[in-house]
Amino acid sequence: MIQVKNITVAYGDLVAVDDVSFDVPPGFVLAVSGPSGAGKSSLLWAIAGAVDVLTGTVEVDGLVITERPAAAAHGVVLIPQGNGLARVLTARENLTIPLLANGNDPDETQVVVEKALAAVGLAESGDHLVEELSGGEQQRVAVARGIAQRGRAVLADESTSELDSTNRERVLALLQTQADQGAAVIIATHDPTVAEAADGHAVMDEGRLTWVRRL
Ligand SMILES: Nc1ncnc2c1ncn2[C@@H]1O[C@H](COP(=O)(O)OP(=O)(O)OP(=O)(O)O)[C@@H](O)[C@H]1O
Repeated sequence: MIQVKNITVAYGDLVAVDDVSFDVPPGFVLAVSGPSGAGKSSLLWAIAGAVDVLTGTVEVDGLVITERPAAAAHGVVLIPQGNGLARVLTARENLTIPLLANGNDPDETQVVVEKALAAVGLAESGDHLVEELSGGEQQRVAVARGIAQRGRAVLADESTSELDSTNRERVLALLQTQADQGAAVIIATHDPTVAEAADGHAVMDEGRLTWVRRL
């Protein structure tokens, strides 16, 4: 369960997230849309512990989120906009390293990594350096890395923006599967079809959140 209570995120005088509250229960997908600069990424970063909240609290399954390492260890997975991959490592290494760093068993990690790469249609591309892959392929590697972590909260920031319709459907199905397996999922998106497919849909504008379709 993601519980966001009255959070505000500011960069100096600029209020990016303005007194936002909502819950996402396990098993549900919330889409957050809104114009560029509306505060969607800042909202996801706050839930991930990657940016401090000025006021309010974020809680995920009993942990009050205050910093990224503890949130990551607790299973709050962020699939960042612009993918956040290490470009000079292979696709496989980008998936493997965070899992090993979190103390997962190496043999089990290998199985999980290959499964995740196959799930995004990149079973044959594990040995490729990220910088050799197309933008859409990199985006799929980032999704694979996110789902391989089997988080209790999955925050996908524009994770379908560079994908063709087949791969968009594939990624949406994978995020839905994360929810079906008990994760609370939030997708920030500009794509109306992604928003329509989600269980709930909220819009951000100048940091304020309003509901199109409540969870
Ligand atoms: N690190 C930062 N320092 C200062 N201002 C920032 C920072 N990150 C974001 N902002 C500003 O905060 C506001 C919200 O940005 P944010 O990236 O959260 O919006 P967004 O809705 O995700 O936009 P987009 O759809 O373009 O990704 C914008 O005005 C942006 O310029």
